[in-house]
Amino acid sequence: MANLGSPDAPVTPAVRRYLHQFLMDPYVIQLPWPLRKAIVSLFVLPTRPKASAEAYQSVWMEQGSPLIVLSEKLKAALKAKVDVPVEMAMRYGKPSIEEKILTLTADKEITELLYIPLYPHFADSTVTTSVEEAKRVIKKHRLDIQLRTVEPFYDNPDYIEALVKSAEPYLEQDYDHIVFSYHGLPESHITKLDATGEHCLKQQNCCQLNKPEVHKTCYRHQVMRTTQCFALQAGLAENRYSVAFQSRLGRAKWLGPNTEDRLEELAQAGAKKVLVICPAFVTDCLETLEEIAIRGEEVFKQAGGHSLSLIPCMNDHPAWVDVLADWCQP
Ligand SMILES: C=CC1=C(C)c2cc3[nH]c(cc4nc(cc5[nH]c(cc1n2)c(C)c5CCC(=O)O)C(CCC(=O)O)=C4C)c(C)c3C=C
Ligand SMILES: [Fe+2]
Ligand SMILES: [Fe+2]
Repeated sequence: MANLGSPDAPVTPAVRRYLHQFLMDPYVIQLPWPLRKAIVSLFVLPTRPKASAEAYQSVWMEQGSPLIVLSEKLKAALKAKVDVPVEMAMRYGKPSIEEKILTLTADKEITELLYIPLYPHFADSTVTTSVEEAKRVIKKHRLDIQLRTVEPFYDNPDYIEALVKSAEPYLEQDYDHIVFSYHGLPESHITKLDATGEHCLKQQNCCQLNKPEVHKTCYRHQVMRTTQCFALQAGLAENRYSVAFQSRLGRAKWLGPNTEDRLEELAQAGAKKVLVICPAFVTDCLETLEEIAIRGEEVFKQAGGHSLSLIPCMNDHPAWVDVLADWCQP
């Protein structure tokens, strides 16, 4: 399994190293190298590492970054369920994809690698970069191994069922509204992948139209589908949920509406208790625990709301571990 990764420690130098590796990835900031380097060096690295380090400090766990600790727990839970070796790697920081592929392939009896990028929805900045890194490692070390990659699973019925099951204790509570808050993406990352050039983000309902060939790479379509499948499975009434996008960075046009704006709007419209679920992440991380549960709650309360509950990610929920174990069958 491969997740995104975290800094080694919640301190400015470690966060700077991590952000440098992350944001210099051409799949993340999709600009030519000189421009990317200039933006990262001049606008991001002078100030963001300090602010991000403080954010990480507010959620850091005794054993480390939540994303790493919870990913390791997921690995342990899966290991206990299957009789194949299991490793957890990170695209940025440690443990690297290279280290973990080499660990697995040290056993020469292993001829096939099942690679699970831990993202339900397709994006070049997550799935493509992770798969390309695995391919690079295999080529660099001339590994005699077949790579089998699990495709984005945004509407896989087993995944949806596990997601709903993990959210059930929250859905049974009293609440006014649920926000499905997905990690945002610059709109250009979607439109550039639309081979027709005429579909994605050209009209409000493009993601609902029947266009499987473009929806395969359309992050917005895929998050809408996850929401729709979840709502159907959980029996949510249409006026009780909405979709928004978080974690915007920089000046490009990103997907909207913005989660914080939506939370404010809901409070102003009289919602007192909201639930927020973040299905773009399978593991809780800075973006759920700090951006939503701490800062999102502040925004909601300041606008007149009473409470915001973050529905935890699936983490090592048994229903999710069962789904992964099933995917590990030959
Ligand atoms: C141009 C910038 C970014 C794009 C595009 C992007 C896409 C993207 N990211 C995730 C998942 C995660 N992102 C996380 C943190 C994070 N993301 C960005 C920027 C972009 N992400 C930054 C700068 C950071 C670092 C933290 C910060 O300074 O705010 C994380 C959490 C990592 C952790 O340690 O907890 C995750 C997970 C997805 C799914 C995605 C595209 C859909
Ligand atoms: Fe991100
Ligand atoms: Fe689309």
